[in-house]
Amino acid sequence: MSTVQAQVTDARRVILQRTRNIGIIAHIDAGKTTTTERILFYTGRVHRPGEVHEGSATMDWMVQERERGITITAAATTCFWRDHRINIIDTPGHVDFTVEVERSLRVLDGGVVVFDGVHGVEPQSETVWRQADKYRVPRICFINKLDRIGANYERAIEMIRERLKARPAVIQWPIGLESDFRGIIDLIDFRARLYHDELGQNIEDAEVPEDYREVAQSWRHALVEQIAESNEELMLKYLEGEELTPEELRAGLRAAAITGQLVPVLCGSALKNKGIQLLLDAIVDYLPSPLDIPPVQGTNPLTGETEIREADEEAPLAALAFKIQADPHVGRLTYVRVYSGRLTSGTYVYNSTKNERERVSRLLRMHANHREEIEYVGAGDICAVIGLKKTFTGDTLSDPDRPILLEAIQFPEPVISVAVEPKTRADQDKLALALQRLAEEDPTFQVRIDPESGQTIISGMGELHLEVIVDRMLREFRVGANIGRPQVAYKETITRPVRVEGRFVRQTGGRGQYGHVWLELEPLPRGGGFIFEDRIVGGVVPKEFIPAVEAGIREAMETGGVAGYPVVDIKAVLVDGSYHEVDSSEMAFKIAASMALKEGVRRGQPVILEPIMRVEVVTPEEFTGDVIGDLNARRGRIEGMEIRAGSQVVRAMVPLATMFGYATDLRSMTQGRATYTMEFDHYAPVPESLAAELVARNGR
Ligand SMILES: Nc1nc2c(ncn2[C@@H]2O[C@H](COP(=O)(O)OP(=O)(O)OP(=O)(O)O)[C@@H](O)[C@H]2O)c(=O)[nH]1
Repeated sequence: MSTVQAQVTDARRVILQRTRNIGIIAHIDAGKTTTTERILFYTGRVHRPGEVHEGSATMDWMVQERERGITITAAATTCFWRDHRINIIDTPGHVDFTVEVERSLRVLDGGVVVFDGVHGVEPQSETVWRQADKYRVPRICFINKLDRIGANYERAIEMIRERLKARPAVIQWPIGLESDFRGIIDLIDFRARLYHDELGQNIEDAEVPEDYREVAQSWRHALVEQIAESNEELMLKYLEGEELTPEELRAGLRAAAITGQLVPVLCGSALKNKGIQLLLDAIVDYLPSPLDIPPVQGTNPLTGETEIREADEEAPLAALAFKIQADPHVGRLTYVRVYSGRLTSGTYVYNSTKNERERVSRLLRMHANHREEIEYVGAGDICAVIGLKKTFTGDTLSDPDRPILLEAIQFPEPVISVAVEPKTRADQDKLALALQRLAEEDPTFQVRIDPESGQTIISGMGELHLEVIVDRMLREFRVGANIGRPQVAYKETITRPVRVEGRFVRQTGGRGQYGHVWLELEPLPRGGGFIFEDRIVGGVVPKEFIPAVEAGIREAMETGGVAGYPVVDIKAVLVDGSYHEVDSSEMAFKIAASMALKEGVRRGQPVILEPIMRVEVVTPEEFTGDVIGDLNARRGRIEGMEIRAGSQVVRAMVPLATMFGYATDLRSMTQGRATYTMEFDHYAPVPESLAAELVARNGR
């Protein structure tokens, strides 16, 4: 390598080392939007921080988000701090949108988890924490809202330890709390940041105040010990009684945070502009760069072999599309994370998931309030692409000459649906287009036409999810439509193995139809989906008809159950059959397979499955009896109870079917003093009486 080349390579490595792809993850209302706003403000990209309650927050650009004051869509924004480029991927806090969180986590290198300093670790914080564990995302914790009445930093730290089973490394200590919250002690440098006014404008870097020395010393001591324990070299030095320098402590903590051994904990008040600059420092100091995470893996679609791609611009392109957004100005934006190589505007790339060539027309880097057109985006970076037509969330883009397929993003099945009826003929066409667009943006949202009623049915992850979709349909696409009542997305499955025959034979004068199969159906565990296996020997069903057999089964599964619900969690094995030299066709085999599937479901002791939700109610103690009685009446199973911050917490598993309108009922039952959260947990068989009712209503 020539010296110049070596210098270029070094320069690229430095750029990568100075890149952070992070997400700000939080429970709803913990202050994620406010924190993001302040970060954009202090990194100089926005001139006045938007206030969430005023409805002007820069990230929350969608109308509904402004009205509801919650963040729904993830958008990637770039800002700069201490010569580092920080790409922030906004993630939503409401569980109905967990998939947004999941897909963001997939492309992030690190996360800032924001907690409400009054409530500490809330149930949904646990959910996102578990998701982040799944993708091994290194994290730092920001305990926000220390200015609020009831804020308790120590309790929040304890909850991180106990509920999240993490090892918090406390690197800051607050000076004062609630309305007296006036400073933050940096335990590593042992310096204090004092805020001399309510809104954190007048900042002083000072010695740790006298009356805080003792408590800060003891927390610092614990921190130094934790860091030393995580690193052999530092441990030796520490045991020999030597002082560890702040630089050594930061480097040690960085290494431990990146492996997930320790989780740095910080504090502040985003609303009052306290702790934001220190949070930015911590993002740079403790969250990984693209070079600190393992290189991405994928399969070569031509050979099926596993390949590894380093975060290197010289390597062949490998990128993952993680978000589609319809943009009013430029049309369709596809957000991508580039893992290796370069994505260059005006070139063609290969979508290895769809086996299609696509043209990259333009590339945009999104800032909070402007967009910058760029020539190319390199390994380790994130940007928005204009021009991709066939690329959807989860698709891999790669070099046409060196294709690779990255692991796809997995999406949960929707649990709730509503019927949508267009008001006029003209609305009918607009509806189809609107739903198609919306489904392209959101893979957890599904659209289907009920074959019996001809109605358009849309399904999603929860009532709020569907409400937002319907709202966008009416507003953005101006579709006039009547919306039905939300319905539970029931499913069906079999409970015992069966062997079934499907024959489709027609003789009508000229060329007839002949398809004949024997299938063995087996139940799979919950969430097992569908597996098809071809065990034909001796060509009794010719190879060319086998895809038609699988297609016939899949099609029949969509509505093939005894009560007309989709069939899930089965394995279908094609074991035998026969064909006719002249009359056999794909169509005939498809029909035969579909008949066999339907018959098999009837004979396989079918059950109807319903979504069961994990519910957590937080109520003043005096209403505990009523809340529990009511959950029991909803066929709920109480899983546990505890006292948290003076309130009774009731945890239960409850069928979604009985939870419609729960918000209103809970409010009237507890004079509006209880709150609840609900998320999908699993599918389970419905009681027999309900099954009979559903079959009577829909059975065919
Ligand atoms: N007192 C106080 N209130 C805060 C602080 N940070 C945020 N808030 C308020 O808490 C509420 C929720 O803040 P958001 O920033 O919208 O929270 P979020 O986590 O983004 O919520 P979603 O977007 O709904 O997921 C708003 O009314 C904020 O003004 C803080 O540090 N102190």
